[in-house]
Amino acid sequence: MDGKRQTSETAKRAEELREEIRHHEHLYYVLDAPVISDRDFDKLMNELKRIEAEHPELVTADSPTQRVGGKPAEGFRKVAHSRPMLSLDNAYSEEELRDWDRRVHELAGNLPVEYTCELKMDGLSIALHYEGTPDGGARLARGLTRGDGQIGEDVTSNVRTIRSVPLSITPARMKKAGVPESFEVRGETVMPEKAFEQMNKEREAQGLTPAVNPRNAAAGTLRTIDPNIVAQRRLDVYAYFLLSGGAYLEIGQEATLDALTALGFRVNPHRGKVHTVEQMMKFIADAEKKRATLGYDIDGVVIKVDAQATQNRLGYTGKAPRWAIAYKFSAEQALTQLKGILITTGRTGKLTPTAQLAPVFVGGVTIRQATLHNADWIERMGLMIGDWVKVERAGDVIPKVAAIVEDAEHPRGTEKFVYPTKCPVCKQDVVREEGEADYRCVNVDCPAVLHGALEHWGSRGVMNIEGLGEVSAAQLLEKGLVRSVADLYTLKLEDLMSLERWGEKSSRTLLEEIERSKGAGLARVLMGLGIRFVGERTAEAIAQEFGSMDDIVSASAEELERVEEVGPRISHAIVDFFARPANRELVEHLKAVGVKMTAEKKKRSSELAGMTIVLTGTLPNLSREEAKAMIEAAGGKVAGSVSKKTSYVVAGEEAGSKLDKARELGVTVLDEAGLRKLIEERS
Ligand SMILES: NC(=O)c1ccc[n+]([C@@H]2O[C@H](COP(=O)([O-])OP(=O)(O)OC[C@H]3O[C@@H](n4cnc5c(N)ncnc54)[C@H](O)[C@@H]3O)[C@@H](O)[C@H]2O)c1
Ligand SMILES: [Zn+2]
Repeated sequence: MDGKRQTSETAKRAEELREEIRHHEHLYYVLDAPVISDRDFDKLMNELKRIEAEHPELVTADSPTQRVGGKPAEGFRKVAHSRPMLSLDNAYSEEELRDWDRRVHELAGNLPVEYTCELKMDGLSIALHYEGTPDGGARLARGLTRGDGQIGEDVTSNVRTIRSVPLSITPARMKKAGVPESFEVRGETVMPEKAFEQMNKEREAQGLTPAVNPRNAAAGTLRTIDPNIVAQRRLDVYAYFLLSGGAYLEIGQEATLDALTALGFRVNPHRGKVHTVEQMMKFIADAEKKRATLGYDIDGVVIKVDAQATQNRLGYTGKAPRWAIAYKFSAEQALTQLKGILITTGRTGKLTPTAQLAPVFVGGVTIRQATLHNADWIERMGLMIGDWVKVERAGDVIPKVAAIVEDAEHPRGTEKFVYPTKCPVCKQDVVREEGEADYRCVNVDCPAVLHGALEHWGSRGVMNIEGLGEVSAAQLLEKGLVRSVADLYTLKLEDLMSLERWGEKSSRTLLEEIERSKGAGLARVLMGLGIRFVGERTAEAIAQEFGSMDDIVSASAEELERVEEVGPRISHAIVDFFARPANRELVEHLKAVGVKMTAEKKKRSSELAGMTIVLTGTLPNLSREEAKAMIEAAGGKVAGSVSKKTSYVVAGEEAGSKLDKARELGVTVLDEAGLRKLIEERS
């Protein structure tokens, strides 16, 4: 009994970790706005990996340990990759490298083991597809982001503005490199430091919050809708892989880098061939020395087994090749003095302390501010203004205060810091609940909270309202046009046109976008409310279980926990949220303005269990993804090709060869209505 209980608690912890990781992945990969450092993120991931290693039965197919994070963002065409774009396993120490090297040798058997060392550029990966031209050259046909690793976003028009990406390649270069007429280059998109500083200067001048680091800035830029903006940002691409027809060229890593150079791509000149871990460590130490002067961010060194045959033998784990590893640099530290603590209010009302520091040079940049953990940490450590602190940058550009230092040359500060009892923005009393590390502003009318709430509501992956962002949210609040997200739905054209720089066209578009968002669905609304720990998957699971907002609002913690994804921490966050009258009012208000608050309940039985369904053509109402989700929710499987085992083919307009095949094999063909009926009839 006890053992069972423990397992179920472990299972809940695993699910909580998954939800938290997904939440951060969403912030990081989709919204380009991480709120925790990479180190802290990796810690969560490692805890989950550990649990899953000890309890293999708890591994789920969609666990973040099994696939690369980040759904392709809305607004771009989604295109499947020729082969998955993977992540890399990490090593943080020489010992971990030794373990890896040992495993490589074991698995390689009698095949050669040589390694190529490259810098790990801190950007985002990109796939560039080239197609042969009649004269024997090639031209850039498509550029895709990694997306979720399987499906990327088509960002071709943006990629075309990047100067280090050749738009066409001459026959002479093709010949020299010895590549097939159609090929694919994979590499890293980075924003050079200079471009990053320039961009942040401009953002600050416009009253926008600066981007946290070049990686995020590059990711955001690559997914900007306007290629002109991308062109101004001066991104760069460094190439490191070469494929054709979804397979790596059979030439090994070193020869790949040479071929890429011959083709005219930018290839990072800092690379080396090594055989031993000692040599790897030497390369790593050299890279760390160069780090500050490169002009772009690197966060480690990538070591790859060179020979193609050996790579093939080693193969892949869930989401990374076994033949490569990313050695991540350890934190860079410096000592400086704490001058003060600035308190700001975030979207959730959380008061965040930021250390104001005497300027200090860490890892190539001068920092004046650093993250402080929370009120609890400040109290526990007895932090004083004037203290000497160790600041570090670990795997990202957000520096943090890691420790207080005290010795003969660095005496403790003397000025006690008193945490404010009022919100710095709305001046209302703040609260700190039992066992909480932070203070919060719980005033629902607090402008800081409202600003964050509006921005969150409009963001991709939530209500997806193009045009409702940081700036427009601030404008709407300043003018007093909205006092909650529900007020968005009663905005009038004149209201928007009264805002600075808003013309009739953009105002109309925003109104249409707002109107359209009414139908986003219960799960999106639930996410949009910004309840702590309620990310995309949890919101979807709850929406499907309860079917309506009213039932969720009145659900008890136990009822909520019946949803597989929901543990006590999540259920209490939800119950607490709806216990506040202001939040229930907001829900009523949203309902009154016509925001859809219902969802189709999950069918309990598995109507389509054991069935395999193939989709082809364009259905009248359902997108491919929606149809797939519907079939899977009913327990069916969706397959890519028709065989004798196919139960049904669902065909829409412009169905192709799959339909012919179905007829040939005598498989029953349904249309969209037929599919819906099939699911209903059987439930
Ligand atoms: N802070 C957060 O909230 C948050 C959220 C999600 C992920 N992350 C961070 O993102 C990282 C996970 O991202 P990831 O999957 O991109 O893994 P990764 O960054 O650890 O390594 C894989 C990537 O390295 C890149 N790369 C750079 N140089 C390369 C080279 N020479 N050869 C091959 N690849 C090269 C490629 O883009 C590849 O996809 C983790 O370090 C994690 O901490 C942080
Ligand atoms: Zn406030």
